[in-house]
Formats: sequence, C-alpha cells, structure tokens
Amino acid sequence: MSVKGLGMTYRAPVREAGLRSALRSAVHRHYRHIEAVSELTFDLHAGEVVGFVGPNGAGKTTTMKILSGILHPTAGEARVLGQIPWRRKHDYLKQIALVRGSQPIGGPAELTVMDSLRYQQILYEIPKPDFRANLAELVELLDLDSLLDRQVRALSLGERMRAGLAITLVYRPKVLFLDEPTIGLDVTAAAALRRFIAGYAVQSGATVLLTSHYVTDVESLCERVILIEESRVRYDGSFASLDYFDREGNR
Ligand SMILES: Nc1ncnc2c1ncn2[C@@H]1O[C@H](COP(=O)(O)OP(=O)(O)OP(=O)(O)O)[C@@H](O)[C@H]1O
Repeated sequence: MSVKGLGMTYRAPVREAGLRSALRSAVHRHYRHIEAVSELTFDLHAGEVVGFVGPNGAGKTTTMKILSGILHPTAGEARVLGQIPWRRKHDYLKQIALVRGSQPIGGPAELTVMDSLRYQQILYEIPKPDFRANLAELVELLDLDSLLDRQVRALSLGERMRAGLAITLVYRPKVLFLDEPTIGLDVTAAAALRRFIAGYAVQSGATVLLTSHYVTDVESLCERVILIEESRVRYDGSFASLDYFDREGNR
C-alpha cells in the first residue's frame, strides 16, 4: 500500500441558529472548508500490522474511508493492492474491508448473524467449501456458536463486534482497516479481540491498519505506528520510540 501526498478537504455548509438564518441560508449558502487530511505520505508492506493513532479529529477515519474507497480525496495518490481505492473496482472491494468499532455491522439489523454471513457469501461470491471452512474457523475463534441464529439488532456491543468481524473476515480480505475495534468493550472482551486480531493477522498474512485510542491495543498489536496530528503525519516509526501515549494518555 502506498499513499502519497493524500489530502481531503470537506466542504461543510455553515448555518447560524434561528429561523431567519435558516431562510437566509436556503438562498445564500455559505461553506466552510475543513482540511481533514493533508499531505499524507506512507507505505505499508504486505502483512504489516500498523497502528494509526492521533487525537480526536486528526483525520484517521477520513484516511481509512479514502483507502477503503468510500471517499474520494481532494489531493494526492494512493495505491492499495495495485489499485486506486476510490475507483471502487469490484475486484478491489472484494479484497479489502473496513470495520468500525462504533458500527461493526452494516446492513439490515433484522437479519440473523447467519443470514448476514450467507448474504456475504453471495455478495462476495465465496465458493461453498471456502465459505464453510472460513465460517467454521471464525465461529471457533470468535466464539460465535450461540450468536448465529440471533438477530443483529438484539446483540450487545461486544457480540456485535465479534459478529461484525466474522461477517467481514469470512471473505478473507487481504487488507483490513480496523477503526477503533475495541471501543466500548470491557477489559476481557477487548483482550479477547486483540488476541483474535493478532492471530488472524499472522495466520492470514493480511495487511492491517488499525486506529485506537487505547495504548494496549497499539502496543500489543503494532510494532510500527503512524501518528497523525492536525491532519498531518507527525511520526512514523516503532512503537517503542513513540512518546504520544505518554504525553497524551490513553485517548
Ligand atoms: N463529513 C464531514 N463533513 C465535514 N467535516 C468532516 C466530515 N467528517 C469529518 N470531518 C472533519 O474532519 C476532521 C477529521 O475527522 P476524522 O473523523 O477523520 O478524525 P479522526 O482522527 O478519525 O477522529 P476521532 O479520533 O475523533 O475518530 C475533523 O475536523 C472532522 O470534524
């Protein structure tokens, strides 16, 4: 994966409070430009697990959305698996995944976990034997047996995260963007998830870019860390030499 001079400026409408301002802004719209990501440059090698850290609003989620093809950047270049992410080629989307801890499962919440998994099988054209093998492995690693016939809407946050990972990983993405995977989880669930991610990365050889505000996640999973502050890369190196968490605490 290579990212060169990546930039993203959002154009957000500005509106003051009150009815008069609302009417005025319907006629004359004013916009504010927000530089979310600026001149971002880094390379990731295949199979690396890299931490992507920084304070709230630094631009981490925006970067992940660009690299997973959800957003079109306003500047710069990126190649992931030899492709330009925002072209959203079917072949590209089949090989990558973005999992957000705040929203681990997309799609209708009325479906059961098993239905959602089957839906992925169809969507990602996973051959039956592969689907069966991948599923069996994920069910065991994520302790999913009792969740398969449950509706997504009725799952707790921790259960939703486990199910969300299975739904994503069942198609074996080669590149995984994990955005705050342990957010809101209790200590035991977070530790189990970290063990799973570490094991999955080694066994699948997937490249993982992971954001987290928790030092334990980054320390236990990532030798290398990229620190982004105010939309720019401030540090790219070993976790051992990073002083961000000492300075900022577990944010
Ligand atoms: N859709 C949007 N429209 C306008 N501004 C946005 C939009 N999404 C994000 N931003 C702004 O872009 C900046 C970067 O946001 P982003 O979500 O990428 O940060 P982050 O590093 O992931 O933060 P956090 O740690 O809080 O999740 C912030 O100033 C945010 O307010």
